[in-house]
Amino acid sequence: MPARRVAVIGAGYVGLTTAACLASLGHDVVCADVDAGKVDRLAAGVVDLAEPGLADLVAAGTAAGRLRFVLGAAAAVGGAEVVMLCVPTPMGPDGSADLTVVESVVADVRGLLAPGCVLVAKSTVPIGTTRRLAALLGRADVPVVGNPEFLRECSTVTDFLRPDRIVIGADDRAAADRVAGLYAGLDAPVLHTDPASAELIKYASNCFLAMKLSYANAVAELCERFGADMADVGKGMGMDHRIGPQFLAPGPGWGGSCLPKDTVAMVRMAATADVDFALVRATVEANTRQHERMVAKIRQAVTGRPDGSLRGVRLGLLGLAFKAGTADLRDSPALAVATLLRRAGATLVGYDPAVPPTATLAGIELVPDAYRAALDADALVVLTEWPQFDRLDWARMAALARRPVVVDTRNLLDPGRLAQAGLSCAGVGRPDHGVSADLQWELVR
Ligand SMILES: NC(=O)C1=CN([C@@H]2O[C@H](COP(=O)(O)OP(=O)(O)OC[C@H]3O[C@@H](n4cnc5c(N)ncnc54)[C@H](O)[C@@H]3O)[C@@H](O)[C@H]2O)C=CC1
Ligand SMILES: O=C(O)[C@H]1O[C@H](OP(=O)(O)OP(=O)(O)OC[C@H]2O[C@@H](n3ccc(=O)[nH]c3=O)[C@H](O)[C@@H]2O)[C@H](O)[C@@H](O)[C@@H]1O
Repeated sequence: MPARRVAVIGAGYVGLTTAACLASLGHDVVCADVDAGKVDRLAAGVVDLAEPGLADLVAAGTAAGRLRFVLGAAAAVGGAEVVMLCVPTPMGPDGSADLTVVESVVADVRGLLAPGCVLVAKSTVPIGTTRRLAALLGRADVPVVGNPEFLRECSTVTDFLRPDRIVIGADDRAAADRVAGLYAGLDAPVLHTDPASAELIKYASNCFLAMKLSYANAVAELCERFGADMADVGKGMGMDHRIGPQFLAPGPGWGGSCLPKDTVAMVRMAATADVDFALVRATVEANTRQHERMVAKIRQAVTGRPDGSLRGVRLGLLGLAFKAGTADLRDSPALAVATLLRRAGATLVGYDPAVPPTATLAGIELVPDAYRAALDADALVVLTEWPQFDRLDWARMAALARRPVVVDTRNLLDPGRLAQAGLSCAGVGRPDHGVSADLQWELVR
């Protein structure tokens, strides 16, 4: 397949990864963003995202003359054979995906696209959007193709270069083949579909992942009640190839820039077709409940009661990002739990290795290391699974804290090691507080 001239609109997680990876595959890429500072930094070789391998690919692409950065979509699209939209589609006020940015880019570039160019929706867009964009574009000579992206933050480059599948949804097979040709250097199956199916594959996949997580969290609750251990239950479930071992680790609830918005958008999208997608609705509700359950767990650990008061209680929060390896705080479950703790009257001191203490987070005093978070704390709460928390000097943490109590919502730490350091440790999905004797008795009978 020939090298193509590609314009990538948006230089965020998806756009910058797409641009750098396509350049590494030999294409000639221009990447545009509206953020002038970001464009200047990228042009100077500075990559803000701490994604493994990304800065190297940007440097290599730039040095080879195959990757450039420009301000604004209009400056990127002239002469492009493929234009890829990688701009945000955030949650709108009613929960559905807000397509304002996507549509404004299409309006900006419609008169500038070369005849025969293919416009690609890589952003996550609701069913019907690809065809609607074709109508909005109003250019019979410019086909619009859906090509959803499945990469994860913290592994954007490897996920892009080694995808499980490439999905291309198009009404025009020649246009679809041109987009497929961009990925010819990758060893991945290509699934050709109509545009609606491609759009639904993206939402259905993200919702399924969220559902699996809410399910795992619900099973973890049962583990706590019945004295089972979710580590073993998840392992046993995951050994069935039809289930698979991933996405079964319980936690404080799932979050991030996509699963929360995409699940809610799916429910809204279904409602427009008079379908009550109760399963996805329950998935979202279970996640909210998971945040509340974490607060009850913290109350229990601090006061001995799941509804005990947190007034005057000082909590050291370890980890604020939505998962380890990123500074991304968007829809972080850590912040959702923190908000509930604050409302319950707790004073919050927080530390995250990727969040500078100079950042501002409402209601959380940020400190530069974990030991400062431990100082005078009534309990320490692990909210993000940063591996370095496991390597802390926990005896020192215990000495600094007012009370030797840890609530580990990620099951990151070894409770035995913490016990040696004099700390109690409650996790998720394991019988830390002991199963009630009544319940055990019921089970035996
Ligand atoms: N973050 C992720 O892991 C994944 C995200 N997606 C989807 O990809 C899309 C983009 O997401 P992210 O890359 O995470 O967003 P992001 O927020 O990291 O990046 C978006 C970029 O677009 C730029 N931008 C905004 N308006 C623009 C305009 N008019 N012209 C040019 N640039 C503009 C922003 O300045 C920003 O740099 C969303 O639809 C998201 O749902 C899909 C798969 C994975
Ligand atoms: O559309 C998107 O943006 C992307 O959304 C997710 O990727 P990402 O948001 O990077 O995060 P995940 O790794 O999926 O984690 C989501 C949340 O689930 C939590 N999680 C994950 C796995 C697990 O076993 N337990 C668990 O609690 C994480 O801590 C995090 O809060 C999907 O995994 C990607 O396939 C998708 O492309």
